[in-house]
Amino acid sequence: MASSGMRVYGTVLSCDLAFWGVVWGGLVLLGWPSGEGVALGSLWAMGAGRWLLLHAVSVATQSGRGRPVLRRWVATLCLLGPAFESGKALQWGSSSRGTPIPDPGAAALGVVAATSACLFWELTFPEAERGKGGGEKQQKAWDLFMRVIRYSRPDALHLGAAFLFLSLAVLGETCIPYYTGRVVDLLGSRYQPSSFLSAIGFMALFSFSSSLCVGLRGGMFMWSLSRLNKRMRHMLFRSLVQQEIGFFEETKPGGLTSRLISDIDKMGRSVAMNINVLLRSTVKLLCLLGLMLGLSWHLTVLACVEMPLLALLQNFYNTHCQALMQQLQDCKAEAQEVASSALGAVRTVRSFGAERAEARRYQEVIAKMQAAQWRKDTLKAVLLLLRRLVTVGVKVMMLFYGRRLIASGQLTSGGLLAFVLYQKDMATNTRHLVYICGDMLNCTSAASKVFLYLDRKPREEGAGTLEPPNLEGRLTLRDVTFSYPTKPDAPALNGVSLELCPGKMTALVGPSGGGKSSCVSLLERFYEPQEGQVLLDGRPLHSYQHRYLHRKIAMVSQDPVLFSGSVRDNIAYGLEDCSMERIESAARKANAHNFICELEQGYDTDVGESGGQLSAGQKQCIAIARALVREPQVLILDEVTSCMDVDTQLAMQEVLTGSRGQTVLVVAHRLKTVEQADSILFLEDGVVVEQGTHRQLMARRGRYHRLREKLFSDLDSTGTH
Ligand SMILES: Nc1ncnc2c1ncn2[C@@H]1O[C@H](COP(=O)(O)OP(=O)(O)OP(=O)(O)O)[C@@H](O)[C@H]1O
Repeated sequence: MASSGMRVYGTVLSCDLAFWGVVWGGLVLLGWPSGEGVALGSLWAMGAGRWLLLHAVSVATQSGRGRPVLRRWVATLCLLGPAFESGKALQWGSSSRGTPIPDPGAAALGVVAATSACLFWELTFPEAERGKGGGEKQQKAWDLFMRVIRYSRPDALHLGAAFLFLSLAVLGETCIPYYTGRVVDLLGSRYQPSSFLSAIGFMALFSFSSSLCVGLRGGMFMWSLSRLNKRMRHMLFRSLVQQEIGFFEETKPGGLTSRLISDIDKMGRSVAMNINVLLRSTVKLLCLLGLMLGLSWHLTVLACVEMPLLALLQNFYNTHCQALMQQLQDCKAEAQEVASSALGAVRTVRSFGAERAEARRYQEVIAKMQAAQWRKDTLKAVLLLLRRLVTVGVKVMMLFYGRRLIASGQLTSGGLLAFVLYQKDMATNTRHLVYICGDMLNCTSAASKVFLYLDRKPREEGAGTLEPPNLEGRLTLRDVTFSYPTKPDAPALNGVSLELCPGKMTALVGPSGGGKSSCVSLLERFYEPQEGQVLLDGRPLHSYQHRYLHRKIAMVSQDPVLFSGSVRDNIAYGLEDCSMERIESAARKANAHNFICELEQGYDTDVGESGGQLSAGQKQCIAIARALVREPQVLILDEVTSCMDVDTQLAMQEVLTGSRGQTVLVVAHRLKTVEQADSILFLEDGVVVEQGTHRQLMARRGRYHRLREKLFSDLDSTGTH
């Protein structure tokens, strides 16, 4: 691979040699006087011809990844000479003998200079780590950066104002060193009050106005940033809640909240900062460069040496820092996950006496985080040290040379002071510019995660549009085979068929892990089956409109989740314009009205985080009221009677038997609840093994009978009923 690359470069150089051979041979044949030059235009024409030739050779001989590098090298090789001669002519004027045609020594020097320049460029700004797809990485980083900028479009006005203030601030700041230099010169010469006062006055004026503009610029950027963050959070949250349930099983909640909070913050902050710095530094650098060239071009060239050296250092740092930043971010998300899961389930932690184990787990994660932080800090310290060495070295050289310029009368001491101040500013701004190239990559690691979720399309089919005014409520599972996304090879249901009829109560029973909750999840359309169909009134469940479907099918789970807010809000959850009468009526049916009225603020009482201020039974009653307020056609109750008192169970009787024409499905572990069911299905290992009424199943003396016998003998032995 390397040798073929060398061969290509060798071929191009041979062609170049041949080109020069023809040129020099031609000159000799023409009898061109030695030392006689040509017009600058002719030199450029010769360079262009040479470029065309070598470019054609390079295209013919090189393909694949190395090609862009070769092209850059060829272009530099051919155009460096004419560019150099043009610069020289600009500085000193053209000589009467024209521009010299390169002799073999100058041509060889050109090759060395072009190769060194290209090497420097490729090492400093590598088409990064091509082998590892680094070029793509940088392109991706740039695309992500631009995408964040596109999201800032609604803030164009604020950003425009920020840019205006930024430019004014930069202009003001740039003028200050000039007047400082003038003041020094005036102090060193005969005192001229008017000139001195005007210089001081301008200095003060520029200082004041630039400070004002800096403040306004910062304010505008921060305002745009907070608006961007708000928009992004909203978009991301909307995208997250639309994902399929399987996504939440595969992705840890800690990671998701970290994306929502810290990654968006980080992304927005660094992009806003980067734009701010990018614009400020670019505008300032241009102004500074102009002023510095005006003071002394020799010193400007010397000052410019610092730039590529700093770029080289920063590039080295960026390459290594990016991986460390990624590690650090992952560690932070992990620490957040560990902390939130332990603190969120503190009762479980306490009841198992697992405080120490949790503390140890957290300590391990933060130790990992600390190690990553340490590595990053060390790298940064080395960078700072090297950067300081370069800066000081360049400054010392500049002062030496400046002294010579003052001695020869080409510069005043005030001019040198102004120059040094400008140079300091230029170094700072260059550093900022180089720094943001790296920071852009860092910020994009946060942005890429945010966009990953923002762009994610739910894997399951979107909802349909069906909204029939009259729904019978007949639910059917037909030959359904289903496995969870996290366990694709272990089917939870295997060829299950069942039918839930309107006005009837159906019960699902069976041992733990039999597949009862999986059936419920499919009926709620949390998942799609891999095989078979789930039908509502004979039509696939996914063809119904999403909100319609969940108004018609309501579920109360074994461990219902309430949201912090009032009782009223919890009952009317997800419904718009739900009247108080409907809420109260649902609460009465669920036997919740009485205890709600006894709460301090009745229906306006805050239930606390996750309903923590209510008992398990009260939570369940509110959850039932939440289901009933929708007047659903299908009601799914997952072991809801487990925490209910006798009164509530009696109040629920009418609902449970489906006497209002509703389709009722009860998932039961306590078999007592299901005795009055019209149909009982016994599920074991994802298969329906028995089906019938309580009497039929008892008479069959099969699995249902055995489970019931076992349950009652267990209850007898523990003395509970
Ligand atoms: N979210 C999930 N991800 C992966 N596998 C799951 C998930 N939920 C359940 N399972 C697996 O699917 C199978 C059926 O579980 P399911 O929860 O449907 O049983 P169940 O009859 O409702 O049990 P229980 O009476 O204990 O609630 C089990 O093997 C279980 O381990």
